Amino acid sequence: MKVAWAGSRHAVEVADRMACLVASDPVFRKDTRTMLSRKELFKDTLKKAAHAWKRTVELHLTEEEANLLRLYIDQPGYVDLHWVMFVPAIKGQGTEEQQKKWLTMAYKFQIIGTYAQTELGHGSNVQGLETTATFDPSTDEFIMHSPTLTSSKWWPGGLGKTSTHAVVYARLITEGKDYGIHGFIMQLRSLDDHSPLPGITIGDIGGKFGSGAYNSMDNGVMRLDHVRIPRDQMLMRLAQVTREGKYVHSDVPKQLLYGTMVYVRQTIVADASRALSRAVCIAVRYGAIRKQFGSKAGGPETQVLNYKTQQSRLFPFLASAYAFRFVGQWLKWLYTDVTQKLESKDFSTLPEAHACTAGLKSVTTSATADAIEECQKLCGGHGYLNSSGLPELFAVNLPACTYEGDNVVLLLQVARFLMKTVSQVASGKQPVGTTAYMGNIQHLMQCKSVVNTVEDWLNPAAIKEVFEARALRMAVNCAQNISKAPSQEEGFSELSPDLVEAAVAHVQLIIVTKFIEKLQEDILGHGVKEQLQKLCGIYALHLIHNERLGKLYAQVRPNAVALVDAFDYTDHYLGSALGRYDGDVYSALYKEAWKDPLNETVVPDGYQEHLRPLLKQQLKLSRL
Ligand SMILES: CCCCCCC/C=C/C(=O)SCCNC(=O)CCNC(=O)[C@H](O)C(C)(C)COP(=O)(O)OP(=O)(O)OC[C@H]1O[C@@H](n2cnc3c(N)ncnc32)[C@H](O)[C@@H]1OP(=O)(O)O
Ligand SMILES: Cc1cc2nc3c(=O)[nH]c(=O)nc-3n(C[C@H](O)[C@H](O)[C@H](O)COP(=O)(O)OP(=O)(O)OC[C@H]3O[C@@H](n4cnc5c(N)ncnc54)[C@H](O)[C@@H]3O)c2cc1C
Repeated sequence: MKVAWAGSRHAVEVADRMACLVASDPVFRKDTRTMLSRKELFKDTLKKAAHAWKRTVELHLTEEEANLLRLYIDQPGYVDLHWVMFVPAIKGQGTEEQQKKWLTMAYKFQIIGTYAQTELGHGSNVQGLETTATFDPSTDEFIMHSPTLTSSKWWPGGLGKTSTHAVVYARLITEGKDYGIHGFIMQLRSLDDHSPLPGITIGDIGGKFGSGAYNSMDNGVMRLDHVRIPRDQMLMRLAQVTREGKYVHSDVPKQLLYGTMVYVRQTIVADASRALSRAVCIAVRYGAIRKQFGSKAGGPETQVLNYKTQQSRLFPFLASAYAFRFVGQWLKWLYTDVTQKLESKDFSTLPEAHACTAGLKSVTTSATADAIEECQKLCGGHGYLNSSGLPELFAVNLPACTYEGDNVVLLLQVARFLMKTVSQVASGKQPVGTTAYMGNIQHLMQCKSVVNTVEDWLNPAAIKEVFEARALRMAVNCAQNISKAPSQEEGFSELSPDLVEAAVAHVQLIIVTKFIEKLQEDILGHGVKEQLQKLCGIYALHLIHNERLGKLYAQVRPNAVALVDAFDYTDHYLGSALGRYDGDVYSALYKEAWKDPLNETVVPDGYQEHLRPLLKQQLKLSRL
């Protein structure tokens, strides 16, 4: 099962090696992280990042190994933005010459970069950004400026205190005309003493949700006051400004400007499956250790994992973790395929790639955030302790519903793609890829489900048809209702809640389909495929019909702990007293409690000033 989860034997081996490297290095300790002040936490993040880079160089780690090392360190920081957004933005939007210049420095960490798109006033609406980049032909420079308070860059990770450079998104103005949003490379801080360059006001935006968690990241604010940069720092793969100030657009779709977001959304699906699997791992392992109540006859107490209610709340998450993992692996393939096509100037699959990455990012992160919260409840009181690992896991993953595109905004993008496809089908065009099922419209609009029993849900063809019919009918229904509205735009707006539901149904169909396709591969190991079939059935059925699942849960229960062990997480990475591999939960909880700074002294700080006088006064009063 570890191989099925990881994707290959090689993937298991390399992940194990990197996870152990992190777990055995004292610099990467994280068990007291939630007790650090914001400043201490930030410094700890800088220390870990520098140490990780040192180890990467010393051990000559490959890109794959270095990425895993960063993942297992498990502490959000500037390096994430540098590698996941700054570098890809230059790769995707820079010319060959620009890539050579900037990536050479970025790969060696001679510069640290971030992705500065969002502003105080606009995040979702990228076309509404206000920062300006005005070309001055007299000096061959762009003047970068924040004309209003709301145009302050706001949120970019690593911007607050760390980044030396950024890809800044701004409205390009030349020859008096506004050509809309483009990307520019800007140096922000001196490479000698790290002070902000003239005209740049920069800082951290303040503490965020939860203790520890995303507070390790210095999300930043930045205002620009007529800062000049050379013309060749405009990222010029998609469009150029000539020496004379002429705007020239390349023969590539302008949506490629959003390419970095497509790339990151794809990686976020993999992050979501990992976060969900960690929460499930903790809740399942702990559920096998935790006992409450016994038989009336005084028999042994029951493992809480044996309660049917516990299973019906938890096993859909276990199934979802596997489902998201497999769809994430497929999405990575899709992204690679689209990138290759783009390189040979075939842009035909771009809309589908956008819809798939946006939709899957949205559905998997929302489900993950909800599931982590529920896993806390599934662990009872102990799940609420920081030492369970769940509060931090929740706080770190919650913003994934917002960053890289608010989940509802992204689902509306999927809906727009679906409405276009429905109208193309109506005019006789054959849909392809993830919308190919819409071509079967006659049948899917009227067919009746052949699913009657739990066993039917193990029949892939039956499952697929149910999901296809559901998604298609919801999409067609929306399209018909939109066509009755006074205008397309009004109809879309009025029906937006239904459109979001139709988009979710389409995305769930993709997830189910990719799970089924996974089951058609050669899967080694005794009983592995059978367990995965059951999980696939649970994933599909829990979305449609919750009541028939009991039988399947009973078949998964004997292997539940093994199924989470297959995630192959070290105790260090899981970071949970409740989810320990050895099950020694209670001594771990007890030991963790003593690490809290409140326990550094037996009598707490504040006793002399506030508690003692109060108690003494009460005592005096009672004696009167
Ligand atoms: C280890 C992991 C670390 C992760 C760290 C995460 C740190 C976080 C970073 C960030 O959050 S960076 C900022 C991210 N910001 C966003 O995601 C903003 C979301 N908004 C948008 O993407 C866009 O504004 C929009 C909502 C898609 C709207 O775009 P626009 O105003 O241009 O309008 P439309 O008319 O809707 O679209 C026009 C046209 O373009 C197509 N399209 C839109 N996006 C893409 C895309 N990414 N790729 C390809 N095509 C795209 C869209 O479908 C329309 O097509 P047509 O219908 O006209 O054919
Ligand atoms: C932890 C974190 C890290 C981030 N890192 C970065 C970074 O590194 N770089 C960067 O540039 N940005 C970053 N961001 C910003 C992030 O990309 C934006 O917050 C995100 O795109 C959402 O935009 P918004 O905040 O403007 O939300 P808003 O658009 O203001 O959303 C508010 C509400 O309005 C709703 N809404 C908005 N538009 C519509 C619509 N058309 N139809 C229906 N409902 C709508 C949304 O669903 C939401 O409920 C980060 C954000 C967070 C939280």
